[in-house]
Amino acid sequence: MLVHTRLGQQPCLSGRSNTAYRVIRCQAAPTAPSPIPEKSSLESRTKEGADNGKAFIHLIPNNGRWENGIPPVMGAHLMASGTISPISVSKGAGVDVTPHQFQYHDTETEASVMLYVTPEKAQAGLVKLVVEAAEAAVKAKGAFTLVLSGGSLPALLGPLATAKGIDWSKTHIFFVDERNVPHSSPDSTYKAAQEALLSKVPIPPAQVYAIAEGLPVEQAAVQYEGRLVSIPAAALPRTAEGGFPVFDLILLGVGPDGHVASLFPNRPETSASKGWILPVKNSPKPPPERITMTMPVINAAKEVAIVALGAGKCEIVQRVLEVQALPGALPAQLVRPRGGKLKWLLDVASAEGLDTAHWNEGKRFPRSAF
Ligand SMILES: O=C(O)[C@H](O)[C@@H](O)[C@H](O)[C@H](O)COP(=O)(O)O
Repeated sequence: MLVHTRLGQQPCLSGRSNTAYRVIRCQAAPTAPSPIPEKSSLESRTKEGADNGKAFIHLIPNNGRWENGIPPVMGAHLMASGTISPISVSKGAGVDVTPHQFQYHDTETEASVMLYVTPEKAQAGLVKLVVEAAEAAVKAKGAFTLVLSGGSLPALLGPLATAKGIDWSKTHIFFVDERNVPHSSPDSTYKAAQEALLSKVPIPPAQVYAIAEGLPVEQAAVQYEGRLVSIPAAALPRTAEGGFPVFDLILLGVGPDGHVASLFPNRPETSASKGWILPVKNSPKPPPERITMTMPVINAAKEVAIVALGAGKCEIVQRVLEVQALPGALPAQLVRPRGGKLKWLLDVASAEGLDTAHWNEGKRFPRSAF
């Protein structure tokens, strides 16, 4: 019989799933707002700001930290995989507890959820985010390092080709993960990015860091890491702790199992605390062989945006943002740039499952319906 652990009395891991959120309504739109789709159940939706493509709700979670120490019992939650997470028993708050496989670092992450009325307006918001990051980076250090994901993300980048404010001569493009396939393959993220954007802008080819072709995946990972390591710190600073590369902006997607990049639930690569680039074999998402940046590299970034649009993302967005899960069950919950910014870009369809009215009840637990 499954024991339903009632941890509701004490706020335990407040990771984003159990964090008390504050809903901050954005400024009213200068123009008359278009009608908000009635079907939305988001109580905190406002009439202002929805019309001109601005995000009209910012949900700012408190920092993710264990509020009262590690709870003695965790688990029995519905996980992205659809199974109930195992129950883990530790010695409890304040006692030296065997660290969980994934350490939630105790740090501030400035996180927000940007909610747009339509995918088109979310795309415009993404373009604005990239332009702002590019302008700030070039002003600060004369270079802009942008990291791309695969999947549906590259197709959203087309409008950057005509956006004002990006100095392509100072821009460097990387891939947070990449399939170990030829650049000509329809599965290649490099190919998708070339077709959607890079072939349309004057970026020096040497500043687009594609993976080497035709190597065994382990060698492809080593080779890619070697290329990154050789970039001077002036363009790609390193963190004081761990010496990880600090990219200016990393754009992620999220898979139905909560994976980001090629870091999948309960896989060793996802909990790696060393190294910049790892090989991935037998990926749950085809194609099977990939390379991926590690979570410490993602969390070293100045800014990370997770773009999740459309009804197909509704369930995983709700689980990542509202369901407490065992550390590591949902890699997207591990994305917490240390001292950096995290933004979720959602549209009405992908945010439909959120129940923001309860986000202020920091003690409400478990969030999962289980
Ligand atoms: O190469 C990849 O497959 C991606 O990097 C992967 O992490 C992707 O971002 C997610 O699977 C979401 O993909 P969609 O946006 O297409 O659903």
